[in-house]
Amino acid sequence: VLYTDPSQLPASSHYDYIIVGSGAGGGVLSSRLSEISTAKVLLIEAGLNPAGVEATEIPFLGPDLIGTPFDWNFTTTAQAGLDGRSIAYSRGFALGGSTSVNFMVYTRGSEDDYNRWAKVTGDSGWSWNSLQPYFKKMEKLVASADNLSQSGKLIPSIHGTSGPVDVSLPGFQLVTDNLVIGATADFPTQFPFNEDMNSGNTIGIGWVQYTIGGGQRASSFTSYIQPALSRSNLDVLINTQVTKVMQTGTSGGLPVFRGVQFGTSANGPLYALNATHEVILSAGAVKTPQILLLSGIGPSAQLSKLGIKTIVNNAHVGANLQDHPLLSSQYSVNSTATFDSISQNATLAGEIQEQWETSKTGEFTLGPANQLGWLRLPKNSSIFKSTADPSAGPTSGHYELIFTDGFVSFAIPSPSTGNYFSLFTNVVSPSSRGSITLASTNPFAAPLIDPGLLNSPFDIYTMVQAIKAGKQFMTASAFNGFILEPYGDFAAAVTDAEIEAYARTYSTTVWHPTSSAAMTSVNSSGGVLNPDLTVKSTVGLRVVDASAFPYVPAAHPQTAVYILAERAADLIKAKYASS
Ligand SMILES: Cc1cc2nc3c(=O)[nH]c(=O)nc-3n(C[C@H](O)[C@H](O)[C@H](O)COP(=O)(O)OP(=O)(O)OC[C@H]3O[C@@H](n4cnc5c(N)ncnc54)[C@H](O)[C@@H]3O)c2cc1C
Repeated sequence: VLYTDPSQLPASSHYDYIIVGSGAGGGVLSSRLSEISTAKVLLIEAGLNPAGVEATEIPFLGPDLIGTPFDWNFTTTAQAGLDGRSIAYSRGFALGGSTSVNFMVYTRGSEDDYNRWAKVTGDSGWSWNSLQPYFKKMEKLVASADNLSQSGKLIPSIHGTSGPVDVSLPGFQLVTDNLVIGATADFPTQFPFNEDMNSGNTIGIGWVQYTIGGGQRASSFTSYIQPALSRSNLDVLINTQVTKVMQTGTSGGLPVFRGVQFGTSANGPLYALNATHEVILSAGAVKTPQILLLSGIGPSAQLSKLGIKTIVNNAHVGANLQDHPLLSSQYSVNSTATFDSISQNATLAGEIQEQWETSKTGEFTLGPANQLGWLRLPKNSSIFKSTADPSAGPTSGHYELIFTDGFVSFAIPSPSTGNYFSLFTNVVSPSSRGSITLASTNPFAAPLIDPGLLNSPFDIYTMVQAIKAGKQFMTASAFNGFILEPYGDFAAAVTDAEIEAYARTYSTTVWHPTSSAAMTSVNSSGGVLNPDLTVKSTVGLRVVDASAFPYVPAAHPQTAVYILAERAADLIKAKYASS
């Protein structure tokens, strides 16, 4: 049953599992746990119902959701690495969480990313090989909207074919497709072609796979929650925020947290419910640590300053936040067929939207880029004299290049005329660490969000090298006659110092916060979670979302959250199998 206000919950409600947040993590859990017909599951989501909202369905319009009511509309603290700028920090405010608003890029990450998780948690279940069944279980590889041949663009045998999440190649061919793929032939060593970056080895440039099927966004809402809504043992409550988890007793000397408190506004009534088995936080890397802190689980010094009684003193709650800094740079191009022609012409955009509405084909089936790549700094790079390599290993990139057939920037407005090509450079194995801390005791107010963007010598070095590498890639003969000249301040950024200043002025984020309640090994005094995602020194409480990652993968992270949650569902099912 879908409830839109806590007052609608039947007075006799009791639940075995209460899940907080319905994004990539919580969406999977609500579906998988309600597969147990005897288990009663409640999913509580702060945000809105996206059903029938075209902007959440049309892939091309995804970026338009930033800054709307489907966005939490957070802002970061002043970022030292960005010349002191605070930037907008988007998170999905809807059933499906950020998967209802994200850019749908489907990347698993590398073999080394997961093997590092296994190593630091001491749990081989998190290794690349052990997780293979879950990669297949979540995915359904489908044809792209234009039935593009998959041959040479991905390796079908490594993909799942019967899971809930549709995955496909881009659904409309662009002039730039052959140019970008052609350019890899000019630089086979530095920028090799990678037939499928989801094979475990991400390195190289290739075709983007998307969580899109039938020309429409596949989110945790459409893939997991919506199909499970008809189950009588699943209740979903939207427009409602969990304000804290509550201690319900002690067991073996540890506090039991099986209670949740929730409401719809700071001044409105608060409600409370207890779960028989577990409360599971899936509120994402920003809100999960905030809820833990508000509940008295965190650094006692921070909590006592705000008058919150510490129940579990853990210095690591909200620490270790990681994110990927993003910069986009543009070139003007000798073409009138880029995305700019759509964004600058409302009549054309209307026609393309109509095509999508009638046949789910055309440019509106596209995500933001048809090609991207993951690349490593040369082994002899000067930075490695002073900094240990923060990447997970040779199959993980240090930086990412993304190629877009039009002007896309999250730092400067798009020009009203002209045609462009955007080159994105992202630092994907950052060494910088940020934090989530409480700004106040008001659960309806945002916490302080410091993603630490470009805040280490390694991260700014890597961003500068990525821009230089991207510029070199754009000199490939394939681009001759297409690329005209660099646009705006990008044109004047030539020396390393100028490129660094340019990067600090214009970089933002790829919205990949993770690791703010990280799992570590059972005996480690660091971290927040055990390898089975239970909160250390508590009973009845787990975290299943991007906060749990020990390290951000060198990838767009939605797939890693889906996988984490698929395994978590099995761990939870196994634990309560006998009860
Ligand atoms: C603009 C944007 C673009 C992105 N593009 C991509 C991409 O192309 N590819 C990719 O792989 N990843 C992308 N990501 C990242 C990806 O979507 C996230 O990493 C992933 O969704 C995280 O899953 P999660 O479950 O940790 O959190 P989320 O998906 O953010 O879900 C958390 C949920 O918890 C809810 N919640 C929070 N607090 C409370 C509370 N107190 N009570 C109740 N509910 C609460 C939120 O409303 C939300 O629904 C993007 C993200 C954004 C914002």
